[in-house]
Amino acid sequence: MSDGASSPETTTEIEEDPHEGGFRAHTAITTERGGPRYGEFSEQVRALMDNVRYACPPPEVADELIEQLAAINEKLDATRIDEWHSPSGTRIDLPARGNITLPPFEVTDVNDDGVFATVTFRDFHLGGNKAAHGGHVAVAFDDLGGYASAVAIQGVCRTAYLTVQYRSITPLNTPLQAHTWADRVDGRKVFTKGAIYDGDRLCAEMDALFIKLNPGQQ
Ligand SMILES: CCCCC/C=C\C/C=C\C/C=C\C/C=C\CCCC(=O)SCCNC(=O)CCNC(=O)[C@H](O)C(C)(C)COP(=O)(O)OP(=O)(O)OC[C@H]1O[C@@H](n2cnc3c(N)ncnc32)[C@H](O)[C@@H]1OP(=O)(O)O
Repeated sequence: MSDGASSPETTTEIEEDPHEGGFRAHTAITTERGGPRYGEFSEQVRALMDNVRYACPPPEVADELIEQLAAINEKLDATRIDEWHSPSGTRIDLPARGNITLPPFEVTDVNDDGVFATVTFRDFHLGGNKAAHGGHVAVAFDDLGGYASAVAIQGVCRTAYLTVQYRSITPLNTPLQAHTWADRVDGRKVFTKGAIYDGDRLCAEMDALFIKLNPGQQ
């Protein structure tokens, strides 16, 4: 964990807090943060997550990996900055905006019918027997549903509830078609629906309520 003491050069750089409510910074969206190779960096991290999910290192390999991972973590710790300026989550040129905590998705269209995306659950997202974990499916819906809600109401929303109907197995390592859309808007409330398909096969459906945050609301 970075407490500022170990990396003063990276934490003292940023003095202002651009957060004025909501959970997105009032700073310009830029694809520059993290540099031109941030996408490759994220992909390496995702590959690490996938490999770790299936790894069974023999003790001598574990010894070596622990040392190497400790060195990597020390290096990464020294580069930490605050949430609002981190590239992760704001790199709209990268899968899932460069946020490796989300299943990688690429938004293919945003129009009056909602948000359309291709989402791929990877080895890291394994639930069991080659199927995606239901929680990860909900994560994808939360983000893409939040996106559709934000577009529909032109403001940042938080999830009040989100239910998922798991209709059939959601396969791993398969580009899936996701669609989320605002079904009804009532004041600050956006009743939002979603679906994920593997070709013609319905994998899961979302039924959610997103609420537009008031100015300054956390
Ligand atoms: C700026 C322009 C943007 C334009 C868009 C462009 C691009 C889009 C860009 C970015 C977006 C991209 C992606 C989005 C990314 C991520 C989305 C993830 C979102 C999350 O992952 S976020 C974390 C999980 N989420 C929470 O951590 C919420 C915890 N919670 C609370 O923070 C409060 O609970 C809150 C704020 C939800 C409501 O609180 P509140 O005080 O503001 O409002 P209040 O309670 O008065 O409710 C108002 C009306 O909603 C009804 N209502 C409330 N809750 C209900 C429920 N559960 N069921 C049924 N009805 C409910 C009431 O009954 C009342 O209804 P009525 O008005 O009819 O009486």
